[in-house]
Amino acid sequence: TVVTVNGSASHITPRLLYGQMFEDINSGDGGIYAEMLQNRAFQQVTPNTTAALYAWNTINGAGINVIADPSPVSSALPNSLQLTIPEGASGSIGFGNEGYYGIQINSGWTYNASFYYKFPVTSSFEGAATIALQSAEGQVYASASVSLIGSQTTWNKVAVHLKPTLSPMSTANNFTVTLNAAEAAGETIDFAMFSLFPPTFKGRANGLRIDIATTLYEMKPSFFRLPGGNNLGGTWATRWQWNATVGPLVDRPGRMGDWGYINTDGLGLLEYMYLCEDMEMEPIMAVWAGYSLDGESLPDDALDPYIQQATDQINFVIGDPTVNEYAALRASLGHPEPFPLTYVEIGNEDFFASDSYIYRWKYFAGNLTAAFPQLRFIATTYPFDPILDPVPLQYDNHVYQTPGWFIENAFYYDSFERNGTYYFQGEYAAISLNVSDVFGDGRLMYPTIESSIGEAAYMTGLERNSDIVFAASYAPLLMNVANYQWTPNLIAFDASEVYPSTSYYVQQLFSVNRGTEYLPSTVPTYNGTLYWSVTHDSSASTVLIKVVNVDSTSAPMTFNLPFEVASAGFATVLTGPPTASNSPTTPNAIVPITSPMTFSKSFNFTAPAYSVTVLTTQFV
Ligand SMILES: [NH3+][C@H]1C[C@H](O)[C@@H](O)[C@@H]1CO
Repeated sequence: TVVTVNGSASHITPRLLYGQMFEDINSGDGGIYAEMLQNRAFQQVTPNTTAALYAWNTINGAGINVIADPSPVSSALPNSLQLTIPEGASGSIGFGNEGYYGIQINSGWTYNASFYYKFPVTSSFEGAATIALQSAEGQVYASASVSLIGSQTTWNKVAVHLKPTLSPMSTANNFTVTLNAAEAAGETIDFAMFSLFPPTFKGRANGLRIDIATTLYEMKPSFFRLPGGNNLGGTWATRWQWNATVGPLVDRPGRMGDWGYINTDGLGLLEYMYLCEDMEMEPIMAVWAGYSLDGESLPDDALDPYIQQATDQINFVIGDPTVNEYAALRASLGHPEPFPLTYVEIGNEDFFASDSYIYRWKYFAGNLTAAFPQLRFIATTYPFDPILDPVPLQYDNHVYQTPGWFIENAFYYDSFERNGTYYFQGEYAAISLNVSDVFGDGRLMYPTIESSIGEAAYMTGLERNSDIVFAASYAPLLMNVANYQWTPNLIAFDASEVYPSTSYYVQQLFSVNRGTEYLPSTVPTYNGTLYWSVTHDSSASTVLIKVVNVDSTSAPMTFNLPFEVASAGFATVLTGPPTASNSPTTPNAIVPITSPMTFSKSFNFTAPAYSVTVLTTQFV
């Protein structure tokens, strides 16, 4: 195969071309959000049930129960953990939390632990509570003590630092609060709003787990789509509401997420903005637009309060604190400057409710465009189906398919009219080998080389068409291997490790080597086995050639470049058996390998079987 590369760029690479789609689907709580205690505030649980105590356990016979507290720590957190120490008890007694399927204990870290307590009835008791990190067998790695005072009948927050003496391999550990049973016999004490934080990414308070955030950051993503996806709002009653996710944690009620578990909303709108700021990304932010996954759409005369809520959400992010109260709220929380924001998505996958989207889009996009003429609004129905007014300038397309579909559709956007409409490939992934039931049996647990190079073939088409494709993100982004609702995902993790997939490396190879402008070249064969994309980074004056070979045999190629090049360049290759995956048992089975390569104005390259390669050298 001979590829001749054109010397003049057809278009610039859009600044947001590669980014990340985020929603709390096996990914936020217990994932990138660094809170280590599961069910830390008994949000959204039914008091006086065993279920309300999930992730908590009793130690040495202590009585523990989640109560509807007559004087709760806040109106947002109506439940408390009530500890009763039985008469005649002896030894160390109390309760523990198992974390999110484990707690990583690292002797290099200082942990911040805190909780609120009160005595429901005043008592003469005054004694020490020991706060500790210990193995499931009871080996104490770190502890600190606080004194609890029986006359404290209003909520009092205590906070300690914990510094483990060693780093056990196992994550089967507990956070514990214990008292001396003899001293505390007969006492009843209420607790609320626990928290245990490790160090966070860039030291941000209430921030992100360092290893997961670093893995995201190393993909050099340019945008972060939030908060969903389905998790934007499954039902009217439990939809994501920005204002319930900002301010002190003790004032956040949490909600039942759309993926079967309670969202603490500790990772809230401001934390999302800080995530974008700390990783140099721009948010693509969704607003709830009146459709619920249970099929209900609000009628057109009931939208105003939700358009107002969306307006307030946008003002919280970009408003002027001197004129808007929600912008002033942002300033009061520590960020007077507006965050960067260009794109706002109206709903999510509204092709499920396109009839009502005709009026929902009309009123949401119409009103929000008037309020924020500088923003660009993304529609989530199929392009031009139905016809919408005002005419959307952006659409968000989603596709989950087989690797073969992605190969066959590497030219998907080539046929799109260039009519001023731009496209966001907001979700895509090769998820199954079962062409007859993509979402059913045959789902991949982890991406494989076969699925990842299928995505790569498709991505060469996204680059060729990035004059109209302005952003693209694989979905879903993260997977807690101990508790997940969807497979495959880009990055898996457990309580102590992160497992970047073969698809993560494809995303990284394309994102890091995106270039600044697209150089047209010989067009690949439709539904063939070889795909490529050539870009130029005008600041580094490098040429970046991505080559995808989906065949089982290597492919000899010749590239004819438009300019002289430095002879010393590099080839970074991701390849392996088609069924190979990175997983907790094979964490680094497949990683990109970079090696020096000699280039010339016309050079040969043999693309390995089942491979994605980035060739790069400098124009001289
Ligand atoms: N069904 C997918 C489409 C929806 O937008 C996401 O929440 C789901 C997982 O990425």
